[in-house]
Amino acid sequence: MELQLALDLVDIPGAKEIVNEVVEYIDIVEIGTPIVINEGLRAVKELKEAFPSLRVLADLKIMDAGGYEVMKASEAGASIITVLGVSDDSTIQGAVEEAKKQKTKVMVDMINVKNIEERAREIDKMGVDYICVHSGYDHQAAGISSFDDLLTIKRVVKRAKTAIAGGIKLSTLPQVIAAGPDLVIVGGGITSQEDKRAVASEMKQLVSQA
Ligand SMILES: O=C([C@H](O)CO)[C@H](O)[C@H](O)COP(=O)(O)O
Repeated sequence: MELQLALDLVDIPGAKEIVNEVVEYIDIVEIGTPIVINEGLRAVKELKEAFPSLRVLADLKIMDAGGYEVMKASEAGASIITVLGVSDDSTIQGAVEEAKKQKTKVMVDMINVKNIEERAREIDKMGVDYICVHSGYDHQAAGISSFDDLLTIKRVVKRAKTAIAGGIKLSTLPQVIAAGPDLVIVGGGITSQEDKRAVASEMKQLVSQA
């Protein structure tokens, strides 16, 4: 099981500062959608240059033009790029084809997918690398968690790796780990803590034991 740090509400210097604190405890650093909106793919490029040993995930949440957008993010240095599960099949297939050419990976974010079980089965057959259940900020504000969705995809996904994101904290991590995802994605659970290094270290220890 691996740990991904999601960076959302910072600029490029702020992102580098946080990664510096926790670099030895994370496997993947995510350049979150808000950073891409504010800073563009330059953020992916700069973080990859600053931390070459880390894989960088570009959280583009692609909804159209999957091939083109995966190409641009891959050229910027991303190892993994997100595409939305609610997109048309052709968008996901285009993303997968291009990622194969670029030797990068596609993560499908299942945020707002209503028929998780059926859609996860379909997407799994498209050859994506990760399927991620996700309770986004707006769902978190409404008290919605994606834990039940994780149990669903663990049951039906046969090929892709499984991931979970959205509001995971040190206190909720053991329950998440028990469900056995391949990747746990944590943003505020690390970035909003005073001692980020200590929390990331504890999280990495828990995730590595699983
Ligand atoms: O993808 C995310 C969200 O949609 C904002 O872009 C976050 O990176 C993801 O939810 C993880 O962050 P936390 O919920 O703070 O753990």
